[in-house]
Amino acid sequence: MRIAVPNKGRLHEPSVDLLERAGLHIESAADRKLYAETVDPDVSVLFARAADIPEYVWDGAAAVGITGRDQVVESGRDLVELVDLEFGRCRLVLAAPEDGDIAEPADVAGKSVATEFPRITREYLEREGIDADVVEVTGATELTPHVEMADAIVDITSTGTTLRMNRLAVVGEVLESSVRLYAHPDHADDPKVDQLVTAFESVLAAENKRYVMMNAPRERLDDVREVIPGLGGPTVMDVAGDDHVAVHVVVDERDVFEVVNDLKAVGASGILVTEIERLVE
Ligand SMILES: Nc1ncnc2c1ncn2[C@@H]1O[C@H](COP(=O)(O)OP(=O)(O)OP(=O)(O)O)[C@@H](O)[C@H]1O
Ligand SMILES: O=P(O)(O)OC[C@H]1O[C@H](OP(=O)(O)OP(=O)(O)O)[C@H](O)[C@@H]1O
Ligand SMILES: [Mg+2]
Repeated sequence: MRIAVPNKGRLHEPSVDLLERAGLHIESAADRKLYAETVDPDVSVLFARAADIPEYVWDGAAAVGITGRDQVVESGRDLVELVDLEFGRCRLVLAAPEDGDIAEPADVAGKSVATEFPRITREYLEREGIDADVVEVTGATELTPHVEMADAIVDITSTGTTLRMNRLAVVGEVLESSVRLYAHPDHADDPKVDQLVTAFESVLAAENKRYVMMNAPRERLDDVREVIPGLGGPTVMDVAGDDHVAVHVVVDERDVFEVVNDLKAVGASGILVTEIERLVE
């Protein structure tokens, strides 16, 4: 199975990092190499531009691909979304000069909109019943309203810094995006693809969890159970020749501070909190 992975840009590193954490270590991937093997002899990696990945998957050059939802929608290819990988989160918005006369989507009627996402923009305008010209650019979209190339833009925003720096204001929401794993419809049910989905899900499931280990007096075990939140009870093990037990439990990261204090209060000791690499439920 071949996985298409962004070769550069902001999505490259987090994608490779996710593969690593999923146990698919990339071997012999020299800089600028377009193709690499992984530790799994059945899985190889093809590096491509984020914008081209939908096409690679659609053509069958790769069975699955990691890229932004914006790129897949823009490609118009009917790929199957398998897992939301939860990075590269951004919005495509309609934006216009702060001090101009465009305050809502309808105000771009009869005007022009510059974008790197012509298909998404045309579909958006159609959906909204707005008749406007779409001007295709390949970058620096935020500049176009200031050089009279366009009246408004449809572009990516996440922190809002770039729009602010260019004195542009959001006047409409077009699309929400994050990086996801996509498959060709013919490969969505392949056993190897299933394994990949499970591996990615296990990494995501582990991300906000911590593994908490402790010793507790046997007679306080019920109190310990009380203060441990959430699903799945703890694993309890006898400590040989002792009136203590060892307790192991998976806890939400945001609960750890409180849980550790509560555990101490009910007599637990030797409390150890560690990160979890993967969690298969
Ligand atoms: N500011 C952002 N915040 C979050 N995600 C973003 C942001 N900008 C882009 N993305 C996501 O990353 C994808 C690729 O953008 P990126 O700029 O990394 O690649 P690129 O434009 O192909 O690379 P380059 O700009 O180096 O040519 C976008 O399609 C989008 O899904
Ligand atoms: O809301 P913000 O956090 O400012 O992010 C938005 C900016 O990020 C992306 O550009 P990128 O940094 O990828 O540069 P590029 O135009 O060279 O692709 C996008 O095209 C916006 O310009
Ligand atoms: Mg970019």
